[in-house]
Parts: sequence; structure tokens; C-alpha cells
Amino acid sequence: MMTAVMANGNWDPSLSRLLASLEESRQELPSSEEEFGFLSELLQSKELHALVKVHNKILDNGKDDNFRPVLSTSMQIALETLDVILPRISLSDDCKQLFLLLQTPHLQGLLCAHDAVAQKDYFPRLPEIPLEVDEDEETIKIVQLVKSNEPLTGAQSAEPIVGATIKTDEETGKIVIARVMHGGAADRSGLIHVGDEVVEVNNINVEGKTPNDVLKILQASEGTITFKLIPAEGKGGIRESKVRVRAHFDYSAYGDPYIPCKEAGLDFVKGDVLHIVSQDDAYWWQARKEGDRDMRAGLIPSRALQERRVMHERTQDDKNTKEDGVSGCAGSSSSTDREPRLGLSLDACYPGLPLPPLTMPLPSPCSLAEEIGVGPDCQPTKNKTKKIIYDAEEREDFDREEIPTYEEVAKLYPRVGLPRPLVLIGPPGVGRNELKRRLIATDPDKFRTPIPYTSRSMRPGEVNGKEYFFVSRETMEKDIAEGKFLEYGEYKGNFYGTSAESVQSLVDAGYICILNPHYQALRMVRTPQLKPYIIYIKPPDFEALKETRNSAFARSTFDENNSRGFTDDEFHDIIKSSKRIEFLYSHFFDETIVNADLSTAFEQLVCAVSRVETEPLWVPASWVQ
Ligand SMILES: Nc1ncnc2c1ncn2[C@@H]1O[C@H](COP(=O)(O)OP(=O)(O)OP(=O)(O)O)[C@@H](O)[C@H]1O
Repeated sequence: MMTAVMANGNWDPSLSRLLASLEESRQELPSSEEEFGFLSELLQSKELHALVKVHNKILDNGKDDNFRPVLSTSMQIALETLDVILPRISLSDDCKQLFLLLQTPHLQGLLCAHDAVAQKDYFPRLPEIPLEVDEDEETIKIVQLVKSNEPLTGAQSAEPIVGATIKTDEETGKIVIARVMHGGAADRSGLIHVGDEVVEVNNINVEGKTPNDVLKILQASEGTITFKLIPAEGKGGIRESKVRVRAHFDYSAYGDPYIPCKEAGLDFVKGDVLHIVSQDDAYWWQARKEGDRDMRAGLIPSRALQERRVMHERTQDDKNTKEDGVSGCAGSSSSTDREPRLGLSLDACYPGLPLPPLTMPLPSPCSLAEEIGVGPDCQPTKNKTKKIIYDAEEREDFDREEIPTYEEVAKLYPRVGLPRPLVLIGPPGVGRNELKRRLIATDPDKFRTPIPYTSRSMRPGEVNGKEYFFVSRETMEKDIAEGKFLEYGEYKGNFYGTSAESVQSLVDAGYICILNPHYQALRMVRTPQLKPYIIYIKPPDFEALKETRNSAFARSTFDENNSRGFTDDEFHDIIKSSKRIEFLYSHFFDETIVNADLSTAFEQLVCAVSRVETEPLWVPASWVQ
């Protein structure tokens, strides 16, 4: 009988399974032949099958975000309408017809069914928790959760999930709750906590079982899952931390061989702001994307884990390069498939990472630069003469945070009378001066740029404090030594530089200060005192760069007299230099503007200014505290 039902491909598999288990346990059941027959017939009836199909269809449709009812109280509205039109039925035929129509049982049945669907009334109602609990009532809790198909994070996973992971406790050998995901079903229930011992799942004793065995029980269960748990001592609800960080690297859980539960992972890209809701685990933090409406948190590698991983990869890369001249990727080599099917998953096999100690030296800066195809030589080329040659040595470029992980951020609200300076960063020649000049021209009473200092002597017609502040070489050397300059350089035996004080005085006077320092000065400028908004001016690709500059008869900034256009080599230099800047400093950029078409780039700059003036924006947390 059962085989016949199962052979019917159209038959609902859960009904087939129910029937199969009914037949299997026939001998053990205390039921009479009659009761058994009734149940068996019911499970094979077309009516029940049709009902299950409708139920499944409704659940399927309910998954679709676009399937949203306009209202869920149509029956109530129908009744109110009847009240309103009752006094009018003798006056109008239309009212009379509507009155009769709204009273027909079919229409009322339809409206009731609509409301039930709209209110999701079809979800299983959990049975009351039985009053008699096992022998020791105080130490056992029974928790029932409905298995749902909600994805954990966006469209990344559509696995059923209750939002917790399990493992075998190393000391006791018992199955315990390893992790409760913030916002998941287990967390929302408020009844399951890390460390709780799992005694039974769906009435099956799990003593002596492995997490894998438990997982199988969960996979086989339908609808609600009942856990019998011994609460961990002293465990309360999960405190939610308020920490926000900006990610300085891309992360994909599915590509991560170390993550204990891939479905629980949260993918992100460099620049995303993440709300870290739990840092309880030294290796795996729980986070949500800032502004994400999805309430569940996902697992991300902690700062310590990410640092160790990168160091490990770099060491491997170094070894590989030394051994066979080929660079390798450590993280992707040992991808063991530990993917559990359920959100309630194994945490047991989380391995201690075979990672080197934190003191491991990093690979040499050169090898990093070579990897991304930017050579160590980014100093002016032989036909390039800059007015200011920066003092910073090339290797200082590499003093970026050694391993990019996370930066704690907080929102900075616009401050009346204290506008944030705008910093335009980019490769020499990309057009920062042009954009700055245009912005100042829109409103010179609002935008200012600091007047530089120089140790050269004043020329006829020059006014101190107009083009430059003229100071002696000794004064300038002393001020440089005291760190008073944001950037400085020496050209033809004279110093030139921008002092921090002149920037601060513009800010204090209420001007929006526009700076376009050399990229090596970025660290000096990005301070809690100045709180700058950093815009990266990026060149377009070679073709667009050449085309836009040549058609505008742009003057080469690599030529001392600005008397000619850019050469192809100079265009290549601009692009090469931009790659280097991105590699070294992109984690400092608040925004990127591609300077292809000048008017479009300028419009974007104006929009950025308005954003900085009016919107709360993420900045390093230390700037706000
Ligand atoms: N989008 C653009 N289209 C066409 N020409 C441009 C564009 N942007 C800038 N230019 C022109 O390119 C030349 C160089 O620009 P600019 O002087 O602003 O470069 P810069 O980034 O300030 O360089 P440096 O830092 O070396 O002084 C100028 O003639 C400028 O008018």
C-alpha cells in the first residue's frame, strides 16, 4: 500500500513518510485495527493530499517578498460596510445588491480565508508545553521552535535554520549549544543559551550521540523541533554590543575553510559598515550589516583571526615564491566540506587554526607591491619635475596598518560653524587642482585653501600671506622638526609646506578647507583634530584619460612650465600611481570620484560637499569620543 502511494510521484513526500512510519511501527502501536485503518486511509485520501498541497503553496508564496496583502481585516471591513449600508437599502438598489452580496456565505468564506492567509494564520501553532516535566523539573527546560525557511542573510542561504550551533563539550562529552546567532529563532525565543546541554531532540535521547547524529535527527524532523535542555549555569540573554566597524577587506563565508558553519556566515565587502553584536568568541564575531533590515546576525572572523589568517597566507605565499617562484593561496588549499544542512549545526569540528604566532614578520614591502603589479619606483620619472619633492621616503608608503581588518567607526554629525575639511587625494596630474579651483570659484567666502609656507625669498610683486607665507629657512626647519607641517618638501634649495595651524585656523573661522596634499601626507592629515572627509580622485582607464585630457588641451603637470600636453608615458604613470595609492590607502577613502568627464566629476564633488555639510557620516570612533 505504502509503496503504491510513494510510487506516485505527485504524492506529498511528508505524507508518504508519515504513512511509512505508521506501517513500520504498526506492531508497537497500541491502536486497534480500526484506528489504524482510519489513519492509514486518511493519509492516502485525495482530500488530505489536496489540503497539504494548498498549505505548501501558501507557504511557498509567503516566501516571496512581493506577496504582501494590502489588508488582513477584510471580513471586519465587510461587516462594517453592512452596518453602514443597512439604513440605505430601501433608498438605493445598488446598496441593496451590495448588502445581499456581502452576506452570501461564499463571499464571507472567501474573505475569511483571505484574512487567514494575510495574517499567516496557517503557520503551525505550537502545542502547550506539557506540565509534567521529567524527574528534575528545575533543571530541565523544553523549548519548541518552528523550522523556517528564512534565509540567514539576504539570498545567501535558503537553508532551514533555528539560529544556533551545537558541539560536543570537551570535558563532559555531552552535546551542548555552542553558539546562538543574534536575531535568529533560538535567540528570539530567549530560551536557548550558549552552554545549555541538549538532552533530547524531538523526544530522542541524544546521550552518547555525536553532533552529526543530532543533525540527522534535525534534518529528518518537520515543522516544530522540541529540545529538552539542561540550562547552563548563570547564562542569561545575549548582550548586544554597540560596536560598529568598517571592514577593510572582502569576506565570503562560502570560500572560508575555517568557518564552523557556512550558513551562519555573513559576507561583506571592503568599506561595508558592520554592527558587531557579539565579540564573545575570540575567533568568530557576530555581526549585521549596518542598516540591514534582516534581524539575524552572521558570523565573521574576529580581528585576531583575520590577522592570523593573513599572516599565515603571507608566510605561505612567501614560502611558495621562494620554493618555486609561484605565489599561492593558503586559505583555499584545505577546503574541507563541513557544511551542515541546518542552521543548527556542528561547531564540534572547529579546528585550532594552524596559524603562526602574532609576532611573525610580514613579507617585505616590495613583494607586496609586486603582487599587484606596482613596482617600487613611483618617484618622479626622468622627464617629470615637481615643484615640491616630498621628503617622505618611498618605504614610508608601507607604513599602512600592517594587516587590514576592521576599523571601529561612529557617526559624526555635522557641526555648526566647524565644517570638516575636504581632502582630495590622487595621483599627480589627475586633476585635483582643477577640481579644487572650480569649487573655490563657486563660493570663495565658503571654500578656502591654506596658504603655503616657503623659505625662499619674496619676489617683486609678491605679498606675504597672499601666495605664500615667507619665513626663514631656520624657522621652517625648526617647525618641520616640531611636526608643525602636514606636508613639506624641498625644491631648488628652498622649503615649501602646509602647516597644520593654517588649516586649523581656516576650520575655526568656519571655512570649508580644501586640501590636496601628496598622498604620503595622508596620515598626517587624517587626524581626530581635523576630521577630514577624504575623497579619492581616480583616473579613468588609459583611453578615457587620454581622450578627455587631449580634447580639453590639458597641460601636463609633469612639465615644469606647463607648456605642453601629457605624453602617453605620463598617462600610464598616472594610472600606475593610482593603483599604488589604492593599494596603500583605499581604506582611508570616504568616497571615490572618477575624473573622466570633468563636469560630471565636479558635480559629484559638489554632492559630496553637500553630504558632508548635512548628513551624519561614519568616521573613526576615536574622532567622536
Ligand atoms: N576631467 C578632465 N578632463 C580634461 N582635462 C582635465 C580634467 N581634469 C583635469 N584636467 C586638466 O589636466 C591638467 C592637470 O590637472 P591638475 O593641475 O588639476 O592636476 P593635479 O592633480 O592637481 O596635478 P598635480 O598634483 O601634479 O599638481 C590641467 O590642465 C587640468 O585642466
